[in-house]
Amino acid sequence: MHPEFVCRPIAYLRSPYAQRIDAPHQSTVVAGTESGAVVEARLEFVAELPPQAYADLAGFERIWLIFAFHRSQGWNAQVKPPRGGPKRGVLATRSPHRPNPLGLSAVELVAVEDGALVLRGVDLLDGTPVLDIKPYVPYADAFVGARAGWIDQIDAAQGRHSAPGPKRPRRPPGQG
Ligand SMILES: C[S@@+](CC[C@H](N)C(=O)[O-])C[C@H]1O[C@@H](n2cnc3c(N)ncnc32)[C@H](O)[C@@H]1O
Repeated sequence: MHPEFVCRPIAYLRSPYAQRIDAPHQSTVVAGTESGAVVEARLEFVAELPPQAYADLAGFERIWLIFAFHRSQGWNAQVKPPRGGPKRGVLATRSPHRPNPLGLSAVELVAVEDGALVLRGVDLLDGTPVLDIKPYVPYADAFVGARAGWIDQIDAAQGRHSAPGPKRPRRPPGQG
């Protein structure tokens, strides 16, 4: 028997996305509203969490949210990605239907308030339970130009880049 790990939410997200169809596919590809307004969300900490726990987050441009896909039920070993192509192993996708329903999003931190964070660039449904937060630290977390397996292959076939922002050219072999 494998051990179970119990996680309790430290915060709940209040986002404008009520239904799965409303939410963006990734936090980095969030469009504005039809009126051009920027979409903001509020992450409200549970009352039991001491404010000292989220002190010092101000100044970080982005944070990682580790959360539960609380509206997902069940999972399959292979899933059909929304970008097309054949089914892929679930662990090689960002599908919300996973063996453990855990999600990971790097979102923009707009403000730290008493009991809450104001965020932009969320791809999470309203009411999503957040299990942990970590600061996004570019030197540790960013690997611009890293290979992206089957996603690179589809991008090459369709002549597009999934990754937002400028793609840095890969260093030639032997240059670090
Ligand atoms: C493709 S997943 C990516 C989420 C995260 N960035 C990741 O990689 O783990 C994003 C989609 O998950 C769905 N979703 C978001 N929050 C959810 C929740 N709490 N429960 C179930 N599905 C959710 C929405 O349909 C959204 O478009």
